[in-house]
Amino acid sequence: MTAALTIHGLKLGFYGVQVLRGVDFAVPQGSFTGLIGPNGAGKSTLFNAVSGLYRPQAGSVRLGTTETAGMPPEKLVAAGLVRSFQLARGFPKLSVFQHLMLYGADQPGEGLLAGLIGTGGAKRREAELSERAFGIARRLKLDHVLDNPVTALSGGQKKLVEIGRALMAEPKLLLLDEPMAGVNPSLTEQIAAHLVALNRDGLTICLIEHDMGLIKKLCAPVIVMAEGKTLTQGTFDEVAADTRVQEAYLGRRH
Ligand SMILES: Nc1ncnc2c1ncn2[C@@H]1O[C@H](COP(=O)(O)OP(=O)(O)OP(=O)(O)O)[C@@H](O)[C@H]1O
Repeated sequence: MTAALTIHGLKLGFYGVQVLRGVDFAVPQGSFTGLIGPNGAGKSTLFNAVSGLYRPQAGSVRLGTTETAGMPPEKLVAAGLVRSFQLARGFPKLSVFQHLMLYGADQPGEGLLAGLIGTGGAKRREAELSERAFGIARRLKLDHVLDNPVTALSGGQKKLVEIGRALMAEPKLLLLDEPMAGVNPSLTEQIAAHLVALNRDGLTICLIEHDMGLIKKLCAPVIVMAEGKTLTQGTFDEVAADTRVQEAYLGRRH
């Protein structure tokens, strides 16, 4: 199967402490891949390195067949790799619609000057973005709260806006870091259903999640990281049965 993302020998450290010590795995095209591992295994750091926030110190990251290690985030977004961020990093006073528009407009090729001058091209682009924002809002059932400030949303709706914001960039590969964390079980089900539908429509997803029930239900393959390395991978049942995985979660040395 072709890989949407291939990571090989990826290394990254901070202040002399090695956090990623040679990560190797692939995210198959069209898959809903799960990335699990005990606290501090390096999962979020890996996402940061893959999405261009941190520059890897060694190793290779390929998006399809293109080498992208060290590429800046905006180039990666243009190439189709998008990771979601918590709304706290954004602008809490903006409405849901403004949020979606802002992150769509963030895409490369969208010159600030053109936006300010209001050229015909910029207006057309804005109309396209607004159409896309409405479509995404409808899809995620956020259309009735489009004018609300994001601060007035429920926890689950905020999570959906985070996903919607990422979708504005029209990703091919979406990296999600615990998108259901802190959300009640019924909203978790709803978010999961949206993600499954997006995946069915062709979006490749790589999900970091601590809830093993969700990983089992949603993800194949499941990649396990421990201590900055890939420990193993397979179906959920395969990795769950692996004594090395059980030991890593229990905090034993292997
Ligand atoms: N910017 C940074 N500076 C220094 N250390 C960092 C930085 N970012 C991450 N680390 C360290 O890297 C290690 C791995 O953290 P990371 O958040 O990637 O783990 P994780 O597997 O996502 O854990 P969790 O499941 O608990 O979120 C931790 O020890 C963390 O303190």
